[in-house]
Amino acid sequence: MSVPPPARPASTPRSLRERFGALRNLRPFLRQVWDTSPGLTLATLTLRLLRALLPVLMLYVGKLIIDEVVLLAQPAGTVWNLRDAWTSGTLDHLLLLVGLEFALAIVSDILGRLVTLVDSLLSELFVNAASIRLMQHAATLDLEDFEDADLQDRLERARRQTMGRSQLMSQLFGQAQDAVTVISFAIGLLAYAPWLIALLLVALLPAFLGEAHFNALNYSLNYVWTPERRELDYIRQTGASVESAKEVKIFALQDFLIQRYRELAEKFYAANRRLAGRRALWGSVLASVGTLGYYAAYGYLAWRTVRGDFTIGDLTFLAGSFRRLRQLLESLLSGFSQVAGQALYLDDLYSFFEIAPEIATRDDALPIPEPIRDGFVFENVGFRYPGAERWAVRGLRFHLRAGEALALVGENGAGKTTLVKLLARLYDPDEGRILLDGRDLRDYDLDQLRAAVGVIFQDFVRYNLTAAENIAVGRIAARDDRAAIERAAERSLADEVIRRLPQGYDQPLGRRFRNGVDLSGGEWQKLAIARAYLRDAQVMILDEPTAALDARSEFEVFERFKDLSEGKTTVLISHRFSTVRMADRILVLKDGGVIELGSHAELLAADGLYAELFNLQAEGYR
Ligand SMILES: Nc1ncnc2c1ncn2[C@@H]1O[C@H](COP(=O)(O)OP(=O)(O)OP(=O)(O)O)[C@@H](O)[C@H]1O
Repeated sequence: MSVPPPARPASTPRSLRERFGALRNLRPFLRQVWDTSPGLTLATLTLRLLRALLPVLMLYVGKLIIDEVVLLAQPAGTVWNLRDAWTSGTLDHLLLLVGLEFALAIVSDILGRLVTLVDSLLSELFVNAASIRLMQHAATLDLEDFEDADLQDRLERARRQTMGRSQLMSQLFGQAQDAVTVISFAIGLLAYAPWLIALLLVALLPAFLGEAHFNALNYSLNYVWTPERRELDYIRQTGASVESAKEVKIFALQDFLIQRYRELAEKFYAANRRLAGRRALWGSVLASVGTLGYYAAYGYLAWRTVRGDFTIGDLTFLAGSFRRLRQLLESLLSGFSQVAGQALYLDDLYSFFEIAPEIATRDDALPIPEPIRDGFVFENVGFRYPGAERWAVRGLRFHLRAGEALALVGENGAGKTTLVKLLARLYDPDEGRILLDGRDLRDYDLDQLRAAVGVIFQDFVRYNLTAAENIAVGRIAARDDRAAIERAAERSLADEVIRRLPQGYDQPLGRRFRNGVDLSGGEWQKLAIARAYLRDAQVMILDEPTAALDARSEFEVFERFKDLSEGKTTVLISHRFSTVRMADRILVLKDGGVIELGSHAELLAADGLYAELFNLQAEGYR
């Protein structure tokens, strides 16, 4: 596993430079948006560019209207009637200007709606594409990565990012649009009174810095609290899901869960509230600096107009421009610091994508031999789970012969499942190596290896899919091959379970969705075992997926399994010795090491741990 270190220890505040450094993430982000749909991206940018130029035009036409009205306004006492004014053509110019303003207003509205439409389409596509990329990348990661708490936090943040970042897209485009509008207003102001712009910047800078600061604090808070937020989600899920409802009721856990939720949530809320309060306070102080700037400018403009330097139209245009510029700059600056804040979150997404799996296929990988001739040889294999002090297995040496049925026996925690995971390369050994037909397992193509080694785990997944699909997951390419699925079901005794369901093979299973039917533990297991038959791999491994079967079923299932997988290499894990004794050889594990290996008769004769455990169980049945 190679998880890049988190950008920094979570609790230290970020420097301004670092905050803006996160803006580098915008490039890959914009590229991702562009790749989602070049057409829609271009469309929204063009529409926004057009719309950006309208405000200054409208304000300028407004100024012309006022100047025209002032010009036309009669001295008090002379009354015009409309018809005369109309027919004489005096109002023509005014009408033209009002008509123009009206047209601009309509166009602006239409453009605004089009932008919203295009943005919403683009952002939906973006979220879809980002989610798919997330799933694709997650699928390449090592199992070890998933068990790492730091990575789980990062994955959680990345998952949130894919949903939240579509707003960032609209915001960035909105920023670009506002920037164009600002430039157009600034050109207008520059022509009349360049010093106004300088005043504007001085008034706005403090507000901007304040915004940037609080955004970074907000991010730090969210970052530091990721583990707690994950716990909150977990408690909420446990407290309100079908999977746990039964136990929550029986053990009356609701008060415990609610209390735990409340404590955590309140701490998070308090921290958030403090920050939001400070932000609101400083925000209003700094914003009044901006307002002060505006009124200073307004007073000065009014005075210049009284003095005759500007017309009334100029005054409205300048004051309007100044006000709009101020609003725009304010939102641009705060938007910019928000973008910088959001770009910090993108760190999580992109650092998640940077995690490279270690278990992967080499460039010069070998194809898996077909058939496997010699089998697997464990050479002094040791493995320790990440972060664990104890070796889960160590010094493993044995030969799993091609074509044999091997049973793994041992007490809880002896290392049986770990051994199977190593065989399927869900983990690589930390010590020693595993050979397949004389070559290191790591030399082979990983996809082919996984295709050749089919494992049904004790904690197999109960998919909320149809019965047929639940079997088809064993070989998903065969999901439309109903005949093969039914054959596999017959072999594992799942067929009779499925036939009793109201919708047979098309019956949705599980309780999560409407129409779902749940099965008993043993019935689920029969379905899971059908996956192994459908997979039809060279090596078939059943890791105790039969624990919930009744004694007769387990006996029958294993007897069939042995017959049907005749000639294949099979590994069985079971705590029932009636099953275990059917295997050709039995491997007894204790504390992560092999202590006995031989046939049932040999091991009984040796009178070791196997004989002891066997007799213990046989005792119980007498
Ligand atoms: N994901 C994991 N992370 C850390 N330690 C683990 C993990 N899985 C198993 N272990 C530890 O590794 C050791 C071997 O576990 P393993 O699951 O291989 O035992 P097992 O023989 O299959 O047990 P059981 O009969 O209970 O299924 C145990 O001490 C267990 O606590």
